[in-house]
Amino acid sequence: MITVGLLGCGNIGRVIAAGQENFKITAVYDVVPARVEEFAREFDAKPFSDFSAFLAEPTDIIVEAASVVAATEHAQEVLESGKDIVIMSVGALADKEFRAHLVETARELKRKIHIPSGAVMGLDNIRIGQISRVDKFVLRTTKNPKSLSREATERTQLFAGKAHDCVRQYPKNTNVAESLSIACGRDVDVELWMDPEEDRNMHEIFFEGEFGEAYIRIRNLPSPDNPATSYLAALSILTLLKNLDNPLVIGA
Ligand SMILES: NC(=O)C1=CN([C@@H]2O[C@H](COP(=O)(O)OP(=O)(O)OC[C@H]3O[C@@H](n4cnc5c(N)ncnc54)[C@H](O)[C@@H]3O)[C@@H](O)[C@H]2O)C=CC1
Ligand SMILES: O=C([O-])CC(=O)C(=O)O
Repeated sequence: MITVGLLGCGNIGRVIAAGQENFKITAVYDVVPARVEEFAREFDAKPFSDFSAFLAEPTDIIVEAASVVAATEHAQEVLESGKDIVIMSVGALADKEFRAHLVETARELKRKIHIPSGAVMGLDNIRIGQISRVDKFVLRTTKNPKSLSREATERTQLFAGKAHDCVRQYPKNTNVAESLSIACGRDVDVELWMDPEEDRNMHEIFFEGEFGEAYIRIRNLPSPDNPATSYLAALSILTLLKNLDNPLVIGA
C-alpha cells in the first residue's frame, strides 16, 4: 500500500481522500489548523501543523494540492527529504530557474516530480511538441466571472500573452497553461476570458505542427467545494495516484 502525505486539505484533497483504495493518506498538513484536524479525523490520518514534522513522518510520496505559494515553498525540501512529489499547483513551475533547480535535484536524488493532467485532456500527445515542429499552440480558457471571483455583464478578455505571464497574474486559475507549456516544450500562447453566459470551466486548445492539427475543447463541471477548480482536475490526480503501482503505463 502506497502511503501519501497530503499538503492541502481543501477541495482536491477531499476528492482524493474519498477515493483512496490502493493508496492511503497517512499524514496531512494545511495552513488552516482547524481544517487539518477535521480532515485527519474524517479520513483517519495524522494531522500536522508543522511542515518539517509532516515531512519527517514516513510516507512514500507527498501530494501538493494547496497553492502556487505552497508548491514554491515546499517542493524542493520534499525532494531533498528523499520523497517523490505530485504537484497540482503547476503554476509554481512557470519560474524557469526554480523548475530547472527542482528537476536537477530530482535527477540527482533519483526522485520523480509528477504533474497530473489536471483540468485538460491531451497532455500525453502534446509532448510531441518536444520532438517535432510546432506552428501554433494556443490555450483559450473561458470561465464564469464567479469562478474568477469577479463580476462581468458581457464576455470580456482578461489576458492575452504567454503562459508564464498569465500564471503570474492568475495563479489560482491558469495552472493548465503551465502544464501545457511543459508538455509542449515551449511557453505557449494563452487567452483568458470571463463570460457570464458560460457555466462551465472551458479550455480550448489549438495545436498545429508537423503532425497536422488538433482542436480540443473541454467543458468542465466545477468541483463540489471550489468552483474555480474543475472536477476533472481532482479526478485526474486521483487517477494518477491510483496508477502509481500499476506496471502497465498508458499514454505517450
Ligand atoms: N493543475 C491543474 O490543472 C489545476 C490545478 N489547480 C490547483 O490545485 C490547487 C488545489 O486546488 P483546490 O483543492 O481546489 O483548492 P482549495 O482552495 O479548495 O484547497 C487548498 C487548500 O490548501 C491550503 N493551503 C493553501 N496554501 C497553503 C500553504 N502555503 N501551505 C499549506 N496549505 C495551504 C488551503 O488552506 C486549502 O485548505 C490550487 O493551487 C489550484 O489552483 C486547480 C485546478 C486545476
Ligand atoms: O480547473 C480549471 O479549469 C483550471 C484551473 O483552474 C487551473 O488551471 O488552475
